[in-house]
Amino acid sequence: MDRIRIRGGKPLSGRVPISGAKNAALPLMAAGLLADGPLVLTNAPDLADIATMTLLLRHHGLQVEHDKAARTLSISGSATELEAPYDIVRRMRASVLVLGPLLARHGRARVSLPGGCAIGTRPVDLHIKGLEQLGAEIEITSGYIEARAPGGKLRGARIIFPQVSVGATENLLMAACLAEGETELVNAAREPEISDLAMCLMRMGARIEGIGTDRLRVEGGATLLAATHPIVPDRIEAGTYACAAAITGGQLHLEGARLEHLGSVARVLRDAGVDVAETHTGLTVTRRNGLRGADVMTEPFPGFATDMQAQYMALMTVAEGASMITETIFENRFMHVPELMRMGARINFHGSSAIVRGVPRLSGAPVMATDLRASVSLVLAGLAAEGETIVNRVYHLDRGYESVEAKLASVGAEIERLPG
Ligand SMILES: CC(=O)N[C@H]1[C@@H](OP(=O)(O)OP(=O)(O)OC[C@H]2O[C@@H](n3ccc(=O)[nH]c3=O)[C@H](O)[C@@H]2O)O[C@H](CO)[C@@H](O)[C@@H]1O
Ligand SMILES: C=C(OP(=O)(O)O)C(=O)O
Repeated sequence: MDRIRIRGGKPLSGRVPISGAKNAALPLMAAGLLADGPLVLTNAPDLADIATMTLLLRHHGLQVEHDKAARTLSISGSATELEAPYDIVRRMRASVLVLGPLLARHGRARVSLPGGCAIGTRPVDLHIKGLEQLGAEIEITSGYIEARAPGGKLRGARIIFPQVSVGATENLLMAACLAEGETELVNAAREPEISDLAMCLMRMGARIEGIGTDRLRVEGGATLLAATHPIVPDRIEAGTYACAAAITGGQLHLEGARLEHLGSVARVLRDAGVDVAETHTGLTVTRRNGLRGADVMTEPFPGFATDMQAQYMALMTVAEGASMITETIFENRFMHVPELMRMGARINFHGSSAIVRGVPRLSGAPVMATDLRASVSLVLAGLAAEGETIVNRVYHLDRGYESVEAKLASVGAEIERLPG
């Protein structure tokens, strides 16, 4: 298994191109099931999760071409196989996003339950209840969601989500485009990836109002057609490189990153003493002086993203003073804490809150993590640490960070991949 070796202590400086967002690309690819296409997605990142979604869509009978040099994904054809098997779904939870489109278009779907993962139990009850409100009949048997639309069609409805869910909003939004009549999604997630999906669906011919708000109205029954759509830049990748500039005391220009997509991450970084400036090509992030501890609580967008919590914690390990970090989205998203502590961090945690007391310096160590953002938080810690850090289980990073070691090396990090 590949590992990453870092020799820390070098301030990073230069330009980092921000890739298309994994969490936008995955639902956008699933939207390819709604039309014969082709749906052409530009600014497509080269990531393990994109390869998994490609495999799943091909399994359903679609043609998917990923031109990595041109950074485009072309998706065409109509599903001939309506089952999403456990073998693929277990690799990536976002596979469940094929449920709404398959059911809405073909009147039936059988999708493996995704199960939990390292960060929490992650049920899909909101996806299922929402589809039932659109008229679907759903049973769970042998670990599969068996869904049927009576008469082959879903019917529009008013769905009030009891809790904000990114994935459930996406599944329901896609299904509603082909349902008969009007659907209203109330307390919908407002993440930029949802707006990106809605914009793409509009380009395909869907009628959606309220984009960017927590109330989406969809006039269903449209026939969706071919479209070309650019995938929004990855705000979590941008936030991660912002932390890389900050933790090393350097300056990075994040090409393509957008301030409005960082939500409160930019405000918190400024509170911690980091300059975040918007330019016409992206964001410039600079740390001139010392870092200060600043508290955060994760929340749905535009609040502080849970997908930035581990990276921010790495930053706070070397800030002056203490910071309290509270995770409200996932029940088990502190798996990076013991590994950061092995590098000399001072962290106490109880339940959903961690108190981080900054230390002057971390020290390099062999570490490993069990999920994507925890893994990258260890890379950040390694960039700031004295000596050598080896990050094991690099495959987690490959799920969501395109060419992470090449991008970091190009701005001055001493980092290399050690083939396993
Ligand atoms: C591929 C993708 O875009 N993944 C993102 C997406 O995940 P994902 O779409 O899985 O996250 P959700 O927004 O659905 O989850 C938010 C919370 O709601 C709970 N929940 C969700 C659905 C449901 O049916 N029942 C339920 O209880 C979850 O367990 C979690 O506690 O949003 C998360 C929250 O911003 C991010 O961390 C993930 O990176
Ligand atoms: C948790 C994440 O992804 P997923 O929902 O695909 O597990 C993430 O991107 O940090």
